[in-house]
Amino acid sequence: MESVQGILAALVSPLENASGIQNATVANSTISQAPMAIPSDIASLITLLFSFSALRDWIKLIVIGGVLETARRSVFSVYARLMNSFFITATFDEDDISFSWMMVWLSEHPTWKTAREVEISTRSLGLDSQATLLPGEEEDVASNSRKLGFLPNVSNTYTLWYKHRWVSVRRLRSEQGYYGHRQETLIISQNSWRHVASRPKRPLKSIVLDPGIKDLLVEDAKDFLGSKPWYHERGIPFRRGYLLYGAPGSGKTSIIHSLAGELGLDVYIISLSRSGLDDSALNEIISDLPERCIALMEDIDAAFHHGLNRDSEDPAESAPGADRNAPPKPAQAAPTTTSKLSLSGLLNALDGVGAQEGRILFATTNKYLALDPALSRPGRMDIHIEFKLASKIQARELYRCFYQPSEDMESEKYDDVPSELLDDVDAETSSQTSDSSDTLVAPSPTLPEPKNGKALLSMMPDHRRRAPKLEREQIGRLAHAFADAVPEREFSMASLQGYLMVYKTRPFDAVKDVRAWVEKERADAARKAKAKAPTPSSPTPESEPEATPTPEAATPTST
Ligand SMILES: Nc1ncnc2c1ncn2[C@@H]1O[C@H](COP(=O)(O)OP(=O)(O)OP(=O)(O)O)[C@@H](O)[C@H]1O
Repeated sequence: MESVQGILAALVSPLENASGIQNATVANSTISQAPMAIPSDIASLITLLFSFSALRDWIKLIVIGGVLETARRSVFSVYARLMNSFFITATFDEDDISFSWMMVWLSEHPTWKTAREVEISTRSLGLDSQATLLPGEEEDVASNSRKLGFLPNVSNTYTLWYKHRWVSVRRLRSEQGYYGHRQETLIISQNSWRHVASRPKRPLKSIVLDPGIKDLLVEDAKDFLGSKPWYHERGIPFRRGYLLYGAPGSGKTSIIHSLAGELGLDVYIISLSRSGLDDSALNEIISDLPERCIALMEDIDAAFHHGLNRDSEDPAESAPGADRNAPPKPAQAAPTTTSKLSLSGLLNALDGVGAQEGRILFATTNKYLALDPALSRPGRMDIHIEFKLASKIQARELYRCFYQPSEDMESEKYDDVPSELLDDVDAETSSQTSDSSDTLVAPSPTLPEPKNGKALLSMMPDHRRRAPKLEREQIGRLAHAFADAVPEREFSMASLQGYLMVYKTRPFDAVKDVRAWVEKERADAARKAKAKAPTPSSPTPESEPEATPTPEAATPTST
């Protein structure tokens, strides 16, 4: 009872202290007539409250407001229904590639040139967009230094006239979290897939591998994609894994992208060394993979061996004959990893229910022996293929690829063929001698030490010049001469490609200078090795036998 009195006192006292009008009202109310009469039940309390004239006004206001709000909502809902019956609405999520397509399309629409509020963007949107150019920007196109595009501003609604129809465009960016992070940022951090780039299909023939490797990969992948019923009938998970290992710059990544183009599949790159990637996040992104795709895990060892850099690898590790059961070397025994990803997390992600049916997994590594056998076992990595340093055959075919005139490419006829060079090449190929001291082409040091800017410039390929047009037989002879000067399994294809790039339009010089280049590369490698060699005082790790380069072609190992 005392508490009811307290409540009433609290209700009454502000009214008593209010304006004069209120005071007058209160003075005429039942309370003022009987200030000491305390109601004893709820009914009398409600009667008491309704006796305030101000309360009656509030209630009127609430009712009127409610009616108005209901009317407003009804009008909007009718309007929305009406609009929906005339308009078709499509929503594009930023984490879907169609979002990028739409943005490229919008950036090219003329509406933005006259719009009063636009977003200026230099984003390529991962596609080859011809973004709208600003006045004066045309002159900049040759250098391709900058492309500005107009895009619809966030939160504004625009109306475009497109193919005899009005199109309404609205970009929304929601803010999330305490610090108002934009949604895009948040989605990326939630490990959803993001379209990074579209690249033109690389022809398979531009990748030069040892005989049999390309055919094996293409045939096996095609056969896999066409055998879904076979897998289902036998209860085998419909997945295929390929492990490509070996020397850096030998074409592992290139063949995967090219194969994807050949099979018409998208490549989903999973970066295991990304900071913050943990078991559950990996599981999530793997379950988000579409049904038919290529998932690519590059440097699969990196997630567990951050402490090792590539240079620290002993080449013996990648050698096919190396002992996989040998005890790990000190650097491997104590990996200084900061990854939150565990091996069991990775294995679960690869095998789990989320691991999509029909997906092809490619993993690459330069440290084959550092991989846990559980990771590379059949069922996870069904086919293991070693990529070695360039063979003479590869060097020859790479040269041929470089200077082979493409059918539709306009090339200048090279009239000024140094005949003595071709004579030498002829002599060499006909004599079939392997004696490299018999200098087929005099090594001339045309690759100067880059002492100054001019020297460096002279080493750069001139992309504006055209390569001379050579006959196929000419190219064949030059390619033989080039390959003869390149030692077997000593240089990567990437470094040979780098060398030929310097001679992009000078096929004769490329042959003439290659021996000098080989000597220079060897000298550089020896200098680096000497610099890295442990001093006599420091403890010498137990020496590993040198990996013997095997003469045969890279061996695809089906497991
Ligand atoms: N076998 C090859 N045929 C043609 N080009 C090659 C070959 N190998 C490498 N290249 C060229 O060298 C570059 C690097 O190749 P790629 O990235 O495929 O090598 P990788 O083996 O994946 O190297 P890493 O192990 O360092 O990732 C590419 O530009 C590619 O064109």
